[in-house]
Amino acid sequence: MKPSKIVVPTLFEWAGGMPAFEHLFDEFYNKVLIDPLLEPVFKHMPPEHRQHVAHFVAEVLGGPKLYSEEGGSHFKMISKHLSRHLTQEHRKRWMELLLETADELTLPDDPEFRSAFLAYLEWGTRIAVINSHQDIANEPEDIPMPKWGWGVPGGPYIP
Ligand code: HEM
Repeated sequence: MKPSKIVVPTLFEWAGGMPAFEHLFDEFYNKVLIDPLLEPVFKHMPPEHRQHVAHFVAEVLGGPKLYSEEGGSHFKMISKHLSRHLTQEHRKRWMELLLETADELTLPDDPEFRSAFLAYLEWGTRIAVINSHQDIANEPEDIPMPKWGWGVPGGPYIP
């Protein structure tokens, strides 16, 4: 008998594809705009911000390259955070609200998915805070988009 070939889904696929990411960031920014700590940081964001961030994160997690094709890049994302003087308090609230939203929308909650998702968010938010205390980006303009995978667990939890 031939061994069956196991195809490991991307984090993007396992999360539920683009509708899951667009819904997640839509609900998340609704919370952000009524949060006393984060509202002042985001009150001037354009209406398309939430979709751009959804497409960015989806692309990093193995989804289609929508953010790049829409004219974005990792360098442009970095540039958006420059000189914003974000604090760890901002970052922690951002994380708290995003993870709370992920639970409410029932994103997969298997340990494998959540550990990989959390690892990327920790990395991304800490980089956002570091960049926000600089006035000029240190990275080259052609820095590639990050690509996040499952890490040590290697794939989703399959009972
Ligand atoms: C994984 C973490 C993060 C990712 C992937 C991310 C991604 C992005 C992207 C793609 C943009 C540009 C959106 C556009 O082109 O319209 C952006 C802008 C921005 N981000 Fe982040 N971000 C992260 C973390 C944070 C955190 C922790 C904060 C603050 C608590 C923050 C504050 C902002 C602000 C203030 C803008 C500009 C909004 C505006 O245009 O008014 N970001 N972010």
